Amino acid sequence: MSSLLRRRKALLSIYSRSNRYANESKPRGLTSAPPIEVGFTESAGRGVFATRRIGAGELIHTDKPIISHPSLSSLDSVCYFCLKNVASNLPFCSDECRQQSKIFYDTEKQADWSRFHEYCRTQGLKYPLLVKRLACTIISGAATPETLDILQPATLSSEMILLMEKEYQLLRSTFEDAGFTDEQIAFLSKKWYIDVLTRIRINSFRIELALGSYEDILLSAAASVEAEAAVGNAIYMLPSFYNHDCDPNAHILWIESVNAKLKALRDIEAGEELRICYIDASMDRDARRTILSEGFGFDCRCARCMSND
Ligand SMILES: C[S@@+](CC[C@H](N)C(=O)[O-])C[C@H]1O[C@@H](n2cnc3c(N)ncnc32)[C@H](O)[C@@H]1O
Repeated sequence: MSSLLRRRKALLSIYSRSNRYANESKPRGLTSAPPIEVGFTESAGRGVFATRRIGAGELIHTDKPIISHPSLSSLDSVCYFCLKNVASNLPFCSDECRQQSKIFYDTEKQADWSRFHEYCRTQGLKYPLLVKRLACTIISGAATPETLDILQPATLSSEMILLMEKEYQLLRSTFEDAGFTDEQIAFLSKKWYIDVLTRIRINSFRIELALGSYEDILLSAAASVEAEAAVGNAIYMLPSFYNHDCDPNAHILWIESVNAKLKALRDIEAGEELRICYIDASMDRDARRTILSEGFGFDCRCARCMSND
């Protein structure tokens, strides 16, 4: 098999894996496989391409997260599994969420997370919470330590890696203090922790729920820019392959829960790459490029930046 065919096959298998999650939450009206495939771009690594013409406003696909976690300030107000707003102090919004959370919650509740949470709260850290949840899911046997390996890693400076030492030690000692055996947490090395965090850093989404239950795309886009508090963070498989554009043709949004919806912002032709905007596109060119470079680690090569807009 030629290397090109092998690469193509590997990319298609990424798509099918993600599609499995997408199909579980297939909305009414979306009856066939999503009209997209993962392939290689000329200058931004892998990307997502349309396999047929997609109309403006069309729901391209939905996706459930691989891992999600509420922000610490939302712990009492959102479901610990799906991040839906909850009126009471109960951790879950429904029996279904309680059942689905068993893959991490039964492990998590065996330990005392107060010191770990307090450290994340005082340092303003959100990504270690996702690593905590992934670690619990691995210990319960519902995920493997390699779960995120397929995602692109960020390049971290040695200073950033040094700063991770304390959070890593706290995570490990929380499991040790709760009596988890060396065998159960054998995967939890410092190298694993850093490898996972470099991927979470570049691929995680800040979840801002659009207000109201209707799905007007422009209102949802505005709500997502204006919303003050993120209810949590999440990592998805297929949405991680969408590249950034300062003039995007697609949009990711969340209505009521962490389950993501990818929608077309305008008509997209078959073969065209689908791109979302990682930041606030209304900023000027210098501000956008600084955030993308410092926060995401890349120099944006989208058409808008290249034309100095
Ligand atoms: C979330 S990933 C997107 C998928 C990624 N291309 C891959 O192969 O897995 C983000 C990374 O894609 C690349 N990227 C995304 N948008 C880009 C853009 N507009 N210009 C240059 N590189 C981009 C950068 O390397 C960035 O760190």
